Amino acid sequence: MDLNRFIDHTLLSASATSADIKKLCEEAVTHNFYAVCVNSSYTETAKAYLKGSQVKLAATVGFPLGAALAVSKIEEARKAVLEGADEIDMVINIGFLKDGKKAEVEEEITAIKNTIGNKVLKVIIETCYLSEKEIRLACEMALKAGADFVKTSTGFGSRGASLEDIRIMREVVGVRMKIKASGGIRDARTAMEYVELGVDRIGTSSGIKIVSENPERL
Ligand SMILES: O=C[C@H](O)COP(=O)(O)O
Repeated sequence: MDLNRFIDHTLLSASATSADIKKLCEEAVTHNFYAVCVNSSYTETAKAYLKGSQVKLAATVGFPLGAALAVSKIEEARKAVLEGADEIDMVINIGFLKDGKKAEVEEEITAIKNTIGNKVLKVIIETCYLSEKEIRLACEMALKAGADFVKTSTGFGSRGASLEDIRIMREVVGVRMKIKASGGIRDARTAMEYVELGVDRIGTSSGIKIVSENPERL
């Protein structure tokens, strides 16, 4: 199993520099990762470093809290696509979801999807803060809004993805939407468990470690 093609090679830390982004992109090209995932302010920088490669570029929106104004998130997504993002990883407004403001949450996802046109939209629901019922609801909303992926976590919450999250999410979306597992996936064995469970993408800042581990030891 070629795990590299499942991996969004991710660097979202607040202190990441242009040099760190350059290194991330070079690693992604070397290991033929599916994509790199960066904060939106680095879209243009990463695009330049990925020039001529097959590696896709994912930019985050409303990251990591999801609590910014919808207009800010929409504009952030618009600008990221303009600067070359192939994919947008947006965080939903988690508080609004918990408040039962379903229309607001769904309208925001829909507006971002409409703004980015044919680019891929991943909706981060931050499962660590949600009950099972809320996970189901968030998946239904992402589905209804026409998103391409539902994604577990930012990697900045109280925990990352769990296998149980994926089971619940798959039960709701079936084959109608893809699933990205992210946050806390740090070794090849764990990555493989997610792939075997049917996730379509893995977001991780441990991509190099994952692909470097000897598969025979798995
Ligand atoms: O979206 C991906 C996550 O931010 C990566 O989280 P991680 O640093 O725990 O691998």
